[in-house]
Amino acid sequence: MSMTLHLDRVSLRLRGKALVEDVTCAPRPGRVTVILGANGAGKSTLLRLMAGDLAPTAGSATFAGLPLTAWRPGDLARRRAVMPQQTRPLPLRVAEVVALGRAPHRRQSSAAQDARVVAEALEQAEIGHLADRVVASLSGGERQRVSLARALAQLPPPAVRDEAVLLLDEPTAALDPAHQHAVMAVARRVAADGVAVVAVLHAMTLALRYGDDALLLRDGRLLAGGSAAAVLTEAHLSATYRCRVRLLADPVTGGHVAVSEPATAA
Ligand SMILES: Nc1ncnc2c1ncn2[C@@H]1O[C@H](COP(=O)(O)OP(=O)(O)OP(=O)(O)O)[C@@H](O)[C@H]1O
Repeated sequence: MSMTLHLDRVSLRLRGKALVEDVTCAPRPGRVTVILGANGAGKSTLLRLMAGDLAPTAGSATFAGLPLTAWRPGDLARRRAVMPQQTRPLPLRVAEVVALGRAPHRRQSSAAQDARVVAEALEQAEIGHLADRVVASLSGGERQRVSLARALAQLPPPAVRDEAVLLLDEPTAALDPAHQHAVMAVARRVAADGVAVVAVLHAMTLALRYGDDALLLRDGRLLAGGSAAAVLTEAHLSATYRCRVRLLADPVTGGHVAVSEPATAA
């Protein structure tokens, strides 16, 4: 059986309020799936349902055919890594935090292997120079890259990457332009290894440039889902954000940049 994540008509209702309603999707291995939506649209909730951190109140969320809630936590942690939106800084050094990503692999992996994976994750997240710093002393963007490196360190070895899922909640939110591209390039490389990568993004232009597939959420519902080219249109994006979005051809990349207009008074 292929190791894919599958959400089938998933809803999450809390005290009568639907945070996510009737969403069906299956992020594909080897691709970057971007999730876009306005504040409060349910993006983080959907990501947590994909992670198995939340159980749906209706529908089913399965990984490799088994409900996420039925997975043994350790088995799941070796196959799906999550970079949360914000984390409280632990009283640890950067390299120690990244090494926490190795915890689920401890029995299968040697200390030397762990050290190699941690070093590589530090390098990918461009935080090698911060390895000995205490996390609480870092800037917001630096901390965000530590969180990315920890999730990267948690991924399984390359030979079985096509059985893995990487879930990123606004991985570029606190980053400068160069680091936004660097992080999305990491997402692409990880996907090229066969991982199903899912990223919640607010930056439409990054989604257009780096997304293979896209999910648009509005009021907890899927407004559109499928290939990024088909989903990330002016009409869909304008409806998603309830403001006018225009896509401008970028002669340099051959792609598009997104521009939004302020809502005008009626
Ligand atoms: N525990 C909770 N109880 C009640 N409402 C909640 C709870 N958690 C989230 N919500 C609400 O559910 C909605 C969806 O939240 P979610 O964090 O998924 O949105 P989001 O799309 O990620 O937003 P943002 O872009 O602001 O990060 C919001 O209106 C939020 O206030």
